[in-house]
Amino acid sequence: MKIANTRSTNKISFSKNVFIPLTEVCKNNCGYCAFKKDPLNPDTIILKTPDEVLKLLMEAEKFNCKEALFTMGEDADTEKAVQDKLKELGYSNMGDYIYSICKMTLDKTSLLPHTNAGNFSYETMQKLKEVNVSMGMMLENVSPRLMETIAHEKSPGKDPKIRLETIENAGKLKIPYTTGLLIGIGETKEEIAESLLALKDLQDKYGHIQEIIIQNFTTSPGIEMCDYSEPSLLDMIRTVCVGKIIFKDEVSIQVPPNLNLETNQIFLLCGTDDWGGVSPLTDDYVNPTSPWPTFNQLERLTMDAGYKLQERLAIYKKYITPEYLNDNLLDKASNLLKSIEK
Ligand SMILES: O=c1nc2n(C[C@H](O)[C@H](O)[C@H](O)CO)c3cc(O)ccc3cc-2c(=O)[nH]1
Ligand SMILES: C[C@H]1O[C@@H](n2cnc3c(N)ncnc32)[C@H](O)[C@@H]1O
Ligand code: MET
Ligand code: SF4
Repeated sequence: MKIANTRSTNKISFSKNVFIPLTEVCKNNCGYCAFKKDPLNPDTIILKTPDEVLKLLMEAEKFNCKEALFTMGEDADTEKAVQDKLKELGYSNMGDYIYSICKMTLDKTSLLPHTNAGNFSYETMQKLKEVNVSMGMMLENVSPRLMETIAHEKSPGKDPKIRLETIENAGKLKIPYTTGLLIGIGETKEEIAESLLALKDLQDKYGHIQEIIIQNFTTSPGIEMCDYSEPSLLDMIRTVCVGKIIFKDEVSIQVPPNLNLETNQIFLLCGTDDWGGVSPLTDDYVNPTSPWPTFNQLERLTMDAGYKLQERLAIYKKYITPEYLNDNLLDKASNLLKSIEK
């Protein structure tokens, strides 16, 4: 079922978040990734403990953050180092661990969890829905061709068939969902258009997609694709414009402000209406060479483009309903919403 748009067009939203990488271990190995680390390296985060997470959450509350963003490698429990640490903490798999961390977040803080950890089974997502106001995963691109290229040849979890199934399952489960495209990983213009249309099909069927991120590949030293060029500004503008034409005002279009520090205002003029999660205390660990603008900078550049900055939650207002949330999440999200609408 579709939900009527209630967004005011002169507002550009953002979410104050804290970025918590629960594990840096991942079963995939994407050519562009700077996040995934070697489980045998002693500096790698194998698993953040509940105490470590709680400490970060408490600090985030002091900064007035409303979203706890749990981002991590996919199916990290396929690695022995993670299995051992899970066992030590009394868990048998990542799904159960993420559940208990999100539950702790809800029980002990005012922050709302959003988990972005790649594919999950239907059953695991059903469980995680109880403790997440929204979830997300980038589709990246629907092209199966990329599975044979440096971007995805070592990443079975980036198979577009599997990603589309995960996003579809989130629709069946009524989980407000964040997804998007990764631009500049070897795809063609046609494949970008096909990817947007595939998301449009899912949105028409389930109506659960709250935002689509158009994210540009950013390079950093040490990644496998370090000497591949980043997409051009025109590639990004074209994608945002086509996305806006396809989704109109029904789904927000987000371009992260830190990945285009010099040019991000252009995207507002092309139809983006959201900056995504911005953190006053943690880095964007996925794009480590791209520091966040401050809230003052964000407000200034939004106003300069003729728009007004508006804080939002990890769940968009139109999904804060009993159809999408259980009583506990509904209660927490509604109360937090009042605090930013005042
Ligand atoms: O800081 C980041 N936040 C990322 N986020 C979080 C996002 O910025 C916001 O937290 C969401 O918009 C909350 O609604 C993602 C969330 C998803 O569900 C899927 C992909 C991303 C990608 C990033 C990212 O690269 N960096
Ligand atoms: C969190 C999301 O960030 C994207 N991602 C991973 N690596 C990069 C990079 N170098 N540049 C931009 N986006 C990236 C992936 O699509 C992931 O799902
Ligand atoms: C750290 S990348 C974001 C989560 C997941 N590993 C994915 O690529 O979808
Ligand atoms: S982008 Fe995500 S799935 Fe790919 S290697 Fe990095 S952490 Fe793993």
